Amino acid sequence: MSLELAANDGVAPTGAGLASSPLALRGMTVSYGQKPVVFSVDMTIAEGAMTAIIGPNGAGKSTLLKAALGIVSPLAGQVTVFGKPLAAERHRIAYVPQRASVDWDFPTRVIDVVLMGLYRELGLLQRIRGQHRDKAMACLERVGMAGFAERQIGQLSGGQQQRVFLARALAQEADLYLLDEPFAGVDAATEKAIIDVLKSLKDEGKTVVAVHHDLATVAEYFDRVFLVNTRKMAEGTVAEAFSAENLDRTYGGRLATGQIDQLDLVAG
Ligand SMILES: Nc1ncnc2c1ncn2[C@@H]1O[C@H](COP(=O)(O)OP(=O)(O)OP(=O)(O)O)[C@@H](O)[C@H]1O
Repeated sequence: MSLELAANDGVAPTGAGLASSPLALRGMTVSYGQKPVVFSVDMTIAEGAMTAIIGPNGAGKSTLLKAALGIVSPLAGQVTVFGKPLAAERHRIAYVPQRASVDWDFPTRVIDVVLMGLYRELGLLQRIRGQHRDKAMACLERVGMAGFAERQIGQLSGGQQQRVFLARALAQEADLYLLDEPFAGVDAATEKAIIDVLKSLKDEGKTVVAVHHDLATVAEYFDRVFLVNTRKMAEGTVAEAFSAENLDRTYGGRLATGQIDQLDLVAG
């Protein structure tokens, strides 16, 4: 694979469904060293749906999201967002990173983290006004964290931090929400709070994509799945693609038969 291949050269791919897709990847290949961790992946996210990205540890799920956001440069491949090059539509995407990847010792208050989501509205050097604080507070309210606005972010529990990051994403008023393991390490109440917010975003016509590990909740939470293990393994509605056969291929037979039997599989 040539390193000289264009990263995201801004050329919009053509083809059915791409023009309207909130996020389309074509031929995405990413490598941190010699070996690609994501290889020639095509992905077409359906608008207004909730999609789970599923695959084993190290399958390249986080890397796919980072490539979609331009955080990592691919060796090859194109990203289009609502049918346009990423750079033109990046502002329509909100991203909630994996909790483990954030430096929580950074001295900042919860309200300030949420205000960061308003950076476009605020622009450079503009003063934060009452209306901005009200908006940030409304987002904290929506995730049940309004009472923590003045706390230092580092003093919150993992689940509370996750909610604050979701509030920051809400403040962006994006059209496409990309979340990297939003339920990792959170308790049942926080998981319910987060899924309720994500479902309300979907009800507003927004598109949600989340890296998700708990196979037992896929059918309950999501409309569509994207199965990946370096390469794309399957993509489609839960009814079409969340099958025992596809899971077996994606996890390389590492899921026990008993585990698969317990899943709410609709296909396969
Ligand atoms: N910054 C980096 N530098 C070098 N290698 C990396 C880097 N980030 C990820 N990798 C490697 O790339 C591969 C894919 O990582 P990635 O985080 O995308 O996987 P994942 O599917 O999200 O995994 P998990 O489910 O464990 O979070 C892994 O082998 C990982 O070790």
